[in-house]
Amino acid sequence: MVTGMNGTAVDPIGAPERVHTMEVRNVHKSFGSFDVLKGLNLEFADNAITTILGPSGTGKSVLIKHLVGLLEPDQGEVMIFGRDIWKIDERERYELRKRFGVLFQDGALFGSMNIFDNTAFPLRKHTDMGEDEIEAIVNQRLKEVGLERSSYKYPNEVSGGMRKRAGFARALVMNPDIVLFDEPDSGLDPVRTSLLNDLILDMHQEYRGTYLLVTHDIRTARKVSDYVGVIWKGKVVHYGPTEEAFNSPDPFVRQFLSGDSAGPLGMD
Ligand SMILES: Nc1ncnc2c1ncn2[C@@H]1O[C@H](COP(=O)(O)OP(=O)(O)OP(=O)(O)O)[C@@H](O)[C@H]1O
Repeated sequence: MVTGMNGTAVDPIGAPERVHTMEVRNVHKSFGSFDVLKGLNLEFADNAITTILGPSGTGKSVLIKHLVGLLEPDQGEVMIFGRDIWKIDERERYELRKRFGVLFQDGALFGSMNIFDNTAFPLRKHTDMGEDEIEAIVNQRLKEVGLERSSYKYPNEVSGGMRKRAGFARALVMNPDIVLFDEPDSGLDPVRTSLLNDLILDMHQEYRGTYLLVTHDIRTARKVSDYVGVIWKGKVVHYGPTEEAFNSPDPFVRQFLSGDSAGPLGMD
């Protein structure tokens, strides 16, 4: 496959081929003798919210790290906007990373900066915007996540839910095309989880983009996702529209999405 001038893939006879925003092809990854990803394939739906579910230790966070270019696959391809991120040079990879917003589990805020400066950080680092422009954007984002009156506070002075919202504001501040969430609901009570889910839906509605959430919360998956992927033993065992996933006849998918103890998944 070759890439046309506008980045659209073109097949050898000239017909444009569909390029996904984000795709992984036959990705393998081992740590020592431990095989984590064993030929993972996923074409993420563009401009949609996909949730990835799967048992603990099955490689969901490892997948996120591959997508954002923090881990290199042993084999296979990570395609972002139709380009294999390990076949481009470091400078291009760096440019591609700017099109991502990532919300890590604990918000990954800098403890030495207040919420305003944490949110402003990507703009100050990656753009040549003046402080007035930065202030306007950051204030807008903090308002959207309900933190406009806490912008002067430091991460250790606010609740876990507020840290997540601040992390979300920071993830969105560069208008990313892709937003990755690694367990956004971890450590939140059910009401805060539900409010955060509403916020994710509202922000996606407003700004669009290809969103990927990794979660253990089945209710979150049902509420926010357009598509659900289920990973087990390093492979995708199901990927499709949310309702289809929840009606899957596959015994593992059924067990996992219903949280049932009976089924192929045990404690091992
Ligand atoms: N850098 C690393 N070095 C060695 N092993 C690693 C590394 N990163 C991840 N692993 C291992 O890979 C496996 C998958 O880890 P990962 O964090 O992706 O799981 P997960 O599906 O996100 O789990 P959870 O749902 O519990 O967060 C785990 O057994 C983990 O210990």
